[in-house]
Amino acid sequence: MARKPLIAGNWKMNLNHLEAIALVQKIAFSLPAKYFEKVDVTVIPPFTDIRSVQTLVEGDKLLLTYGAQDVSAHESGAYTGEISGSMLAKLGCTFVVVGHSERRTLHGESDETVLAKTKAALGCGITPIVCIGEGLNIREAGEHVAYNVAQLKASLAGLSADEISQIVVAYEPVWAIGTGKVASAADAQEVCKAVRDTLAELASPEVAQAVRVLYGGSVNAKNAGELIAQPDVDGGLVGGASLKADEFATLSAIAAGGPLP
Ligand SMILES: O=C[C@H](O)COP(=O)(O)O
Repeated sequence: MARKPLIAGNWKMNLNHLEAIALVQKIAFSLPAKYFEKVDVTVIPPFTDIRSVQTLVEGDKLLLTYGAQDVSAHESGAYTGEISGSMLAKLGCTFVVVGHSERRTLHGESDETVLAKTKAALGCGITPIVCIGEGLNIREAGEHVAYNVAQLKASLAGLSADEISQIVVAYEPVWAIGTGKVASAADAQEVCKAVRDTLAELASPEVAQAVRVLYGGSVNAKNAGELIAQPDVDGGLVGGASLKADEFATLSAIAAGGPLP
């Protein structure tokens, strides 16, 4: 089954709502409709930008989608500072990132938390982009495949095949995030294939063939082509390069098979 590539721009804690509007306008201007037939493009701004992005996307009927960087595991109530899935759904979010390594590391999120957030997103009709990835010590010990498979299994534990069919997985080796040290295409393919094999085991071969598996970690317009050309790499979760309209549009066009805008 041919999987449509997905390019997701995780802005992290960058850009206020006015800057968000400017960036989305520039990206949309650079990517005419024909590109969206071959690639899904989404931006993942901070929570405070989402309403502005929604107004722009809906008002101008833009073809890109948008999402959030995190979601509460809870539906509502006394959870100061948290944002629920239903709030994000009301804002028209298509995707939500769960289990990003920065949240696992800086906020102590466990696989159980990631699973709960994945369920919360699915319960609100939002596609979770479930992130996994090994640190440098695991990579250097040669244990990266087993580590990622275990993290994926724990983050999806107990989900039905139907639920698994509704997710996106992002493999992001922690040592490649924001460091400029991109994994080689072969490194990305090795783990993304192991992810797909694991999805086949957890759900079914058909589901595994349909789920998109992204690579993230220092993706840019120069390396995106080789990474996405790998049989089990279906796009990218892009950090730094997603803040530059020209570069993000270019790597989206590369994922669409060109021509460059
Ligand atoms: O979510 C995105 C990743 O953490 C990658 O970030 P980066 O492209 O800046 O390395």
